Formats: sequence, C-alpha cells, structure tokens
Amino acid sequence: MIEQLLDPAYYAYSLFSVPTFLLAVALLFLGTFVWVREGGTRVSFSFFIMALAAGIWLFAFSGMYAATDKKVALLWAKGAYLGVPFIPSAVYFFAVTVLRITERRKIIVWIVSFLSLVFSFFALATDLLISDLHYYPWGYYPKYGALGLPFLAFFFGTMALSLYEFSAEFKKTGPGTHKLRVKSFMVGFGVASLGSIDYFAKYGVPIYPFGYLPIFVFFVIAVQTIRRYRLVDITPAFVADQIIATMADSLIVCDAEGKIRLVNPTACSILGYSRTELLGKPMASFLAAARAHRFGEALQGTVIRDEEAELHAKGGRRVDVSISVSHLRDRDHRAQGVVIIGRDIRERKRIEEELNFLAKFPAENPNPVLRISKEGMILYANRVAHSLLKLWDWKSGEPSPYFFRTEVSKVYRAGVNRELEVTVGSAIWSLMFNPVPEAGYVNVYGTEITERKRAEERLKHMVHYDALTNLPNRLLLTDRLNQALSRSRRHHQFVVVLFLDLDRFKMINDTLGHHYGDFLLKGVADRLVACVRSVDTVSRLGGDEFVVILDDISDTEMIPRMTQKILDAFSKPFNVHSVELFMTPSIGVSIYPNDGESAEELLKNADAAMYRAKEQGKNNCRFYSSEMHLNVMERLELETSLHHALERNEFVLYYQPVIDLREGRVVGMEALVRWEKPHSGMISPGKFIPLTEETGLIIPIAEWVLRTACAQNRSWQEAGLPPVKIAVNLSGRQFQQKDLLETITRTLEETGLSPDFLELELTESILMQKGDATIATLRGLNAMGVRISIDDFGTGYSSLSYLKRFPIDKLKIDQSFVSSVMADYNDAVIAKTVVTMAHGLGLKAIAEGVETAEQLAFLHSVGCDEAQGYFFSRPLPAEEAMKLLTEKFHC
Ligand SMILES: Nc1nc2c(ncn2[C@@H]2O[C@H](COP(=O)(O)O[C@H]3[C@@H](O)[C@H](n4cnc5c(=O)[nH]c(N)nc54)O[C@@H]3COP(=O)(O)O)[C@@H](O)[C@H]2O)c(=O)[nH]1
Repeated sequence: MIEQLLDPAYYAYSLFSVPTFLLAVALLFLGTFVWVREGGTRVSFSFFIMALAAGIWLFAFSGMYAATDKKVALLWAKGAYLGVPFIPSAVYFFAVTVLRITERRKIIVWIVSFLSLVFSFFALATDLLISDLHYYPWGYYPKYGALGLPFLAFFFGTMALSLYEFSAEFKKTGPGTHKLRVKSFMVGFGVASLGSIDYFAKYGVPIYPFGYLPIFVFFVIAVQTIRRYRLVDITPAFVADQIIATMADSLIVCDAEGKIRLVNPTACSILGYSRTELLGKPMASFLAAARAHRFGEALQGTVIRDEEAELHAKGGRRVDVSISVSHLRDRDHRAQGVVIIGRDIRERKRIEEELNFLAKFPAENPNPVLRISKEGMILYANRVAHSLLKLWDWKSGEPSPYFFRTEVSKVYRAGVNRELEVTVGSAIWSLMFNPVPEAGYVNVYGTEITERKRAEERLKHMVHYDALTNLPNRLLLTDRLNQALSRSRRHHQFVVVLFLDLDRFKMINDTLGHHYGDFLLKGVADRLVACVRSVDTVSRLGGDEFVVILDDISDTEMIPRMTQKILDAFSKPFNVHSVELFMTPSIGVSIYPNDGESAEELLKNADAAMYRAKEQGKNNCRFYSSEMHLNVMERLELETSLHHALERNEFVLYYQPVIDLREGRVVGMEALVRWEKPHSGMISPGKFIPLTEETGLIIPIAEWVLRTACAQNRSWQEAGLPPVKIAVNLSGRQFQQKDLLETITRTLEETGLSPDFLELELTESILMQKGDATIATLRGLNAMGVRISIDDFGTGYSSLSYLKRFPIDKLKIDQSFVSSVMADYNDAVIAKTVVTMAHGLGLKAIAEGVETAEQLAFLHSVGCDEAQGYFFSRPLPAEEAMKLLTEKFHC
C-alpha cells in the first residue's frame, strides 16, 4: 500500500490540490518560524502545534485530491486525521496559553487533547469516523460514518470554547494592546469558523470545500497579530499582571467602599486566606482597630506611605506589615478605590527588637563603655562612663579628658588592644582600649578592679609577710637580701645578716601555750623593729627564728654596737597577758663579703653562728667564723650516722644510782643512754637526743631504752639483787604518740618487769602540753603502778594547779639549783621550797646533780627524800652499776 501511495501512477495533476498543498507548506513554515522567532516560548509552541495540525490536514488533503485511485485517496483521507482531530485541541491550547490561563484550564486542555487522540485513532484504525469516500468534481472527499456527528460536536464545541475564552478575556480586559490582540484573534477565529463549510461535502452535499481559505485567512490574521502585538506583549497590563503575581509584597486592591477586589498570591499567603475567601470582604476587617480608622482616612483620599500596621490573619495570627496606600482614580479623577501594598516586616521587626535589645547592653552595662574618635572626641559614653568622666572634670560635649586623648591616639596608631589601670578617687579601674581602625574610633571598656587589686595586694602580702608578726617572711627576706647584696656590690659596702633564735622559747610555748608564745613573738618583732633603721629589714623565718638585714653598712665597727643594742632590748621582761616573761636571744652574725657572697650562704653561716652562740650559754652573740662551717658539717654527719645507730647496736645504757637519803641505800637507777659512735667514742645524749627529737628518731630509740632498762632491772631482780626502781627519761615527742600507754604495757609484759619497778621521768614542759591527753596517759600509767617523776623541776613554767591534777609521785629538783645551793641563797630557797611543796602535795622530792657533801648535807637538812649525783656515783655501765645495788652509802 505504501508503494502505491508513493507511486505517481496513482496520481493525476489536480488544480484543487495545489492551493491546499501550498497552504500546508506555508502553515508548516509559519508555525516553525514563529516558534523559533519567539524563542521557544510556550505560546509560540502552541502556535506551532496548531499550524502543524492544520498543515497535516491540508497536506494530506492535497494528496487525496490528486489521487486517482480510491484506496490511495482513502489513505490520504485517513492520514489527514493525524492532524484534523488535533486542530480544535491545538486551538484551545493556543487560546489559553495566549490568555495565560493554562494553569487554570489545565484539565480541559488534557481532556480535549485526549479526545483528539481518540478520534484520530478511530479515524485511522476504523471506518467509524471515515467510512468511505465521496467522489466530487474536485476529487475524492471523506465520507463520515457513525462517529462523524460526535466528532463534529467535539470539533465545534472545542472551537466554541476557545472563542468563549477570548470573548471572556476581551470583556474583562481594559483598553490596550492585549484587548486588541484578543480582538484580532477573535476575528481570526470568526473567519476560521467559515472553514466548517467543508463538512457539507462530507455528508454528500457537493459544495466545494474551500474551508482552507478561511483557515489561511485566520493564520494571516494571527501572523499579523503576532507581528503587531507579539504573542505576549510586555504591555503595562501584562507586566502589571506578572508583577502582581510574583511580587514579594502583598497587593490588595479595594473598591471605593473598601471591599477587596483584587489580591495577589503574597497577600493570600500573608493573610492565610484563599483568593476567593478574601474577594468581596471589607479590608477593614483584616486591620487592627487603630489601622482600620486610618484605612478609612485613606479611602477618603489620604495617602499612606510606609506606615506600620497589624493585619489580622487567619487563625488569629497577627502579622506586622508596613503599608502604603495609593488611590485609583478614573479619568475625571473620581476615587475608584485604593491599592494597598503591604510589606511583611515581621523579620525586620524581629531584627529591630534584637538590635534594640542588644543596643541596651552598653547602655545598661554597669561598667563604663566609651567610644572615642581618633581625634579624641567622645562619640558615645554610657551612664556609668558619664559619672566616671565627671570625676575627671569632664563635661558632656567636650573633647575627652587629656588622659583619654593621649591614650586613644597611642592605641589608634598602634592598632592593638591596650589595658590600662587608672585610679579614680579610691577606686581602681581597668580600661581596655580597643581600636577599630576601619571606623576611625577606639572603644573603651572599663571594669572596676578595686576589690581584685586589694585581694591581690592581700595575697601578695600573705605571700611575702608573716601572718603573725607582719614582718617580711623568708621569701621577701631573700629578695631584700639579694637586692641589698647587689647594691653593696656596686657601692663596695657591707651587708650584715643577724640570725636570732629565742632561747627556751619552746618551753614557753609548751608550758604556757601557743597563745602566750604568739604574743611573745609579736613583742619580740616590735622590739627588733624598734632597734633597726628603716632601711634595714627585720624578718621572721618561722617559729622563734628572726633574721635582721643591716643594709648599706660602710663601717663594720657598728655591728657589735648593733647586736648589743638588740641584746639590751631583751633585758626588760615582755608583758604577755599580764604575765612578765623574760626572753633572751642567741644571735649569729654573718657579713658580706667576708662570710659569703650569696644570700643563701650568708643566711646559712649566720645560722651556724647562732648555734654556736646557743651552745655557748645563750643570750649571746657570735660572729661567723670558718670553723663553724665544720660544726654544721659535723651536725649533718651526726644526723646521717644516727639513722643507722640503732640497727648497728651502737647505743648503750648507763645507770646512775638513786639513793634514799634516810636509809643511805640504793633505791633506784636512772637509765641514761649513750652512743658509742665508731671512731668517735662515747657521745653524750645532750648532743644527739635533741637531734633525734628533731628527726623523729627518738621514738625507736626511746623504745629501745625502755625495753633495755626494764629487761636490765628484771635480770638484776632475777639475779637476787635487792629490787630497785628503774627510772627512764621520756621525751616530749614520745608523749605525742597515741599508743604510748600500750607500748609501755607491752614492754613491761614482754620483759616481765612489774610496773611497780618502773619510774618515768618527764619534764615540766611535757607535762604542760596537750593537758587532757597527757592526764589520760599519766592516769593510765598510774593505774598500772608505774611511778611518775617531774624532771628538772623549777626550770619550767608549771602551773601549780596542774601538779594537783596529775598523778605524780616525785619532783626532781633541777641540778642547776642543787649545784648552787651553797653559793646562791635564792637557789637554796628554791630547793627547799620544792621539797616543802612536794611534801605538801604528798609527793617525794629528789635532788639531782649532787656533787658535794655540803650539798648533800643541805638537802638532808631540808628533808629531801632521795638524791643522785657524782657524789654517789657517775652513770655506769650495767655490770658496774649492778655492784652498787648492794652498797650502803653514808648520807
Ligand atoms: N629522752 C631521753 N633523754 C635522755 C636519755 N638519756 C639521757 N637523756 C637526757 O640527756 C641529757 C643529758 O644526759 P646525760 O649526759 O646522761 O647527763 C645526765 C647525767 O650524767 C648528769 N649528771 C648526773 N649527776 C651529775 C652530777 O653530779 N653533776 C653533773 N654535772 N651532771 C650530772 O645529769 C644528766 C641527768 O639529767 P636528768 O635526766 O635531768 O636526770 C639529760 O637531760 C638527760 O635527761 C634517754 O634515754 N632518753
């Protein structure tokens, strides 16, 4: 069939086919041309579709007219329906596109397109639409079958619909290009409708189908319209439509009565209502009361420009808008209505509120905030800054105070932040200058730091000063000493370091309590400060140690005068809580550059000299000499060896007999420790016991002494010797042990010695420390049967009332009194008083350090119960002491 279709033998020249063919070509060209020229817009595309559909129809009909064979003609007739059914749908699509209502007519477009497809299908695939061909003088022509009428209804119905769209648009469109264009198309359609003449021939009426001519005219009109008005003109109306539809602001047009006549999509979305919900409603109902009144004024002719208003949106929402109202007037200037343009300012308001809120920060800041131009003019000062500036005598409107001008200029030039501290009245401020070069000013932020500074000062003071005496502490002392040394190096002068340690201060502290001790230290500090010049430094290192730096000394001869002055300052008693206390210092002196170059060396050497002063009788002053250095070394060496002495079994106990003065026999032995230091001989406890107390080594050593003494006494008893008490010295450090009672109990148990044969000697100072705990321990010992004796009695500060409270058995008169009973009346009185007091309290009295028969006779005469001393025997090793146990002494 295709071969026949293409075979010229089945055709003959037909004058009737020529115009249809030429018109088909023209339409296809025209459609393509418009499409391309309009840049492929939707309207030009719809025009092309329309031209294509008509072009197919005419092209196929030209073939049909020229065909000599019926079958070939039928093929062309049916082929024409690849285009004909699409003509009405293409026309409708073109109409709604030109009228820009495609979106709204989308469904109709789809329906007519679908029907076009259906009819095309029936025409091509069945005989229901084209059942046969007529033969007319101009050639073959389609004959409609059963679907002919429905197709005609569809065809004309769709065309009528298109025409209706144009006429509706024409009616509602105001004068202008668009109206003219619509009018042109309407005329074109009117002409094109004459093309329906062709359908007569389809039903056998032999009227020549010149329908292509009106169609041609339609296209000519269309092209003319396009040429003159373009398919979519940029006419004010069109542009206005576009703008209204797409503008970000809401647009509401109201008539003269204030009823809404037009709204754009933005207005709908702001108000939350659809277009139909809004149209016809009074605008005032969407405005807050105050604005509704203003809107009334606008309707009366008031022009409104950018006034803030609140719109009542759907669901009770309030929308902040900025409103402008302009007027619509007719040619005679009669008010027709108003155009309201509203801009959603919710975001702007939010930002404004945020900015206002932020702007309050500097204003309400409790600290000063200033902005100063680089020329020094104050651009901004908050309230606090104003009051601060007034203190600088600054008046508003004047250039900033001189201080600010100079600082701002400096900071601005440097371009980096700078923090300054300034004092205004009694307050200290920290001012942070923050340059902003790009803006030409400097921001100044102030903070009051008075408290912080004071706290810092307090802290600095605490770091550098002794809390009790308020004297410089070791840290500041070292600093001052270093400064003094550098000065003296430059000026070739001397620096003198005096190291002071109070004699027997510990005893006062222990016996009278820290409260007294502290008070005394303050008194000492005052006296030392009073002795020196203001350039000198008096410092407390801690405890009872003081250091005085004498600076700027050109003559060393003044040093002895100075030390004497200090010693003299201690000659008067210190009044401590109404108690008169005598206190003496031991002073060590080192001198720069003779005794050391550095602060450390000078302090160490002055300390060594002070030790020597102490050793040599206290209340004394010693200048440093190089041999003292050896003493210090010796002390260090002793300390190291002591650590190993116990494990190396280097300690040994000596025993000194205690004689009952009435019976003349030995009633006790005092155990006294000795240290047999290899290569150094026997070392006296007076030398190493204080060291062991300092280092804590006293605890294991004391335990060893107690165990050895108890064991020794037990072995004497087991050897059948007369039973005696063994006296063991207790150190203060031991008494601080919580388990002292358990240790003694355990030792007695382990050695098998009955507590009745143990006597513990403790000094007054031990007795007075930690009163209640001491009483408990003593009572525990007493309950066991252990005897307690107060050693060195008379040298301390015992409260006599305490003696009553403690379970004491014996008072031991210190040997310093015993040694001078014959020479010093006072000591004799003291010795006698101690004996009387002991007896008065129901205690025994014992005298130690008895060396002569006169001393013994005196003690006898005052009723002293017991005695010990070189007169009877020196302390002896165990075997020798044992021999004395059976000896009788003549008292
Ligand atoms: N905590 C401990 N202290 C102890 C212990 N052993 C001794 N000590 C104390 O050491 C100090 C010095 O003791 P020491 O060198 O043994 O001197 C004692 C006697 O030798 C000495 N003495 C005795 N009689 C005389 C004398 O007639 N003349 C004289 N010049 N000295 C004499 O006196 C010391 C005894 O003192 P005291 O204890 O007060 O009875 C000394 O304080 C010891 O206490 C120990 O194991 N633990």
